[in-house]
Order: sequence, then structure tokens, then C-alpha cells
Amino acid sequence: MPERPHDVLREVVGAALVDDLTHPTVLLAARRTEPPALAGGWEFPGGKVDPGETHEQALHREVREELGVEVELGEKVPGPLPGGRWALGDTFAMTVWLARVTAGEPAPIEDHDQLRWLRRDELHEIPWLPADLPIVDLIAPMLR
Ligand SMILES: Nc1nc2c([nH]c(=O)n2[C@H]2C[C@H](O)[C@@H](COP(=O)(O)OP(=O)(O)OP(=O)(O)O)O2)c(=O)[nH]1
Repeated sequence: MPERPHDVLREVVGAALVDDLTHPTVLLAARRTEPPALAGGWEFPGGKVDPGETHEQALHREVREELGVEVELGEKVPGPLPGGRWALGDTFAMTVWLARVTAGEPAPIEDHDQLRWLRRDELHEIPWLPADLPIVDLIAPMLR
């Protein structure tokens, strides 16, 4: 089957939440509850961009819904696809930003049942969704 062109991939946004945008020491991982095929896998909070939303608006909405927090966005974590996106299988492309909580305390309100703040040496203690591994590996050296 031919690879789907990058411009028809469904857009997803993700937040690489860290404690500090310039000197991060920990990264937040969230454990999915659904669908059954992905449940138990750890990921970046986020989700699909809705029609009429910018990517940034979608990310603020998703972290509000999923974690109950407001965030400030930092740099994008640049991936290999056009626009710095990351391929998630052959259906989705995810844009990931570093982000910092500006209000509230993250809680697994929706779509997740557990959250963990991970230091660099703990990043591989959990089963990340496979497509997230290269993203985690790019973030790892940023954590001190
Ligand atoms: N949010 C998120 N999704 C990811 C990551 N890695 C990864 O492969 N995915 C996949 C899982 C899903 O198939 C898809 C994103 O969909 P989603 O289920 O998070 O989107 P959503 O919150 O808008 O959900 P829904 O409205 O469809 O219920 O991308 C990740 O780090 N974060």
C-alpha cells in the first residue's frame, strides 16, 4: 500500500510538559485509557485538531480538558515531517511543543488514568506509545 501523502495526515497536537522551559529537569507522561489497543501506553497529553482551530488553540483546549491546567507554550520539538511534525503511524501527524504549566496542577481528568513526572534517567521506565519514542529521545538530552 502506498504511503499516505503527508498533507492528508490527520493533525494531532501534543504537549511535552516540563517544569521549566529553559532549564527543564522533568517531563510529564500520561497513561492512556482508550481505545483498548492503546490503553496502558504512555504519551504526550494532546489530541486531534478540530476544524476551525489553530494547532495552538487545540493544544490549550486538550490540556485543559485532559489535565485541567493552563499552559505556556515554548519551542516546538521538531520532527522530520514538513512543519516539524512527527508521524504517528500512517494516519496522524503530531506537532509537539515544550510547555509549562501556568495555572493548576495536572490531574488525569480525561483520557488518562495516571501521570508521571520523569527525570531523564527515568524516561524509559514506562512503555511509551511506539511513535513517541523518537520524540522522547530528542527531549531526553534537554533534561538536566
Ligand atoms: N494525544 C496523543 N496521541 C498520540 C500520541 N502518540 C500517538 O501515537 N498518538 C495517537 C493516538 C491516537 O490514535 C491519535 C491521537 O488521538 P487522540 O485520541 O489523542 O485524540 P483526541 O483526544 O482528540 O480523541 P477523540 O476526540 O478522537 O476521542 O494519535 C501522543 O503522544 N499523544
